[in-house]
Amino acid sequence: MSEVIDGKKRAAEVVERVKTLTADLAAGGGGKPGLAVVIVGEDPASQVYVASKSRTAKECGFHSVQHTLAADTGEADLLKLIGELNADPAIHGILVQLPLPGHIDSGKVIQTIAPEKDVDGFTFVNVGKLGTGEAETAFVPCTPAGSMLLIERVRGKDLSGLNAVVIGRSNIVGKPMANLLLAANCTVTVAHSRTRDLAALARTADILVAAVGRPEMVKGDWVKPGATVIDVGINRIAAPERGEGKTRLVGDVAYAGAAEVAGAITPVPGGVGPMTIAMLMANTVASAYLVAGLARPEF
Ligand SMILES: Nc1nc2c(c(=O)[nH]1)N[C@@H](CN(C=O)c1ccc(C(=O)N[C@@H](CCC(=O)O)C(=O)O)cc1)CN2
Repeated sequence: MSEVIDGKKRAAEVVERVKTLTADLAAGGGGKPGLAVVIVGEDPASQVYVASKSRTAKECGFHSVQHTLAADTGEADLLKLIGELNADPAIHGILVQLPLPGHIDSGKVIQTIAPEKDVDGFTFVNVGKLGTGEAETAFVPCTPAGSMLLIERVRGKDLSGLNAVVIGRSNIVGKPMANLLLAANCTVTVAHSRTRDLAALARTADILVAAVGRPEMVKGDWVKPGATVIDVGINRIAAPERGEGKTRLVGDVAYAGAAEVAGAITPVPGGVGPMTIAMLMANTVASAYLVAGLARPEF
């Protein structure tokens, strides 16, 4: 049986460090890190994530502001709000929860965020820094950054000689994940829906990252014995065994079968998910340190 990588525990460690860094900053006269979280509409999952982000920010001692906008908010109003947050010196991080309603151009909204406040790491400046090997000075997207901390716990910081396969090529997870693994000296392959014989490719991976959004797609016999498996998927599926109308969360990996073969594996829930929120706090406190002219803290 494989090691279960406890994302909840690692996330709690990150949050504890953020609390200490926040207290140290205030004690040195640097004020409070400020995080603005913006949500448009009433997507139930987004509401849960945003509430958790705002609550964790308060627990960390941040100046935490939430803007909850109606689903029919116009793009121009959202852009105006972002402009105001960009100009507000009390705000060090701006997060616009995705997905946005269909009538709003998400790309335009994200690119309006000032790169030095882009704690989601989605602006061209931060994407470009990561892609050109400048991850040290970039804000790195929270889910891949958190996944790397989990991989480090199992494999260390230097992944030289290891093959990594990332299944999924999204801008939020797949591509930044591939860049981070490359920066850690892995040999990286990015697979996607058009990849041929995905199972055979996955079996070459010492580090297998599944970020494809398809429930339990990665089977146990896709996993190389001893591999580190990082499951980024969060899929809610019907669970009639729990009663009528009940659901449960599963990842992109068929956990039971994969856990028999892997060396280490993240569960869903309790793996990568909690790291996403913890790394948002880490990026925000880092932003406040940089504004205060201090060295960027490490995690
Ligand atoms: N602007 C952004 N939008 C979105 C991001 C993001 O990083 N930035 N990521 C996702 C959603 N997300 C955070 O926003 C997120 C997803 C999942 C979790 C989490 O802790 N999941 C738990 C299970 C939660 C449950 O019971 O439903 C787990 O995996 O253990 C946190 C944050 C899309 N949007």
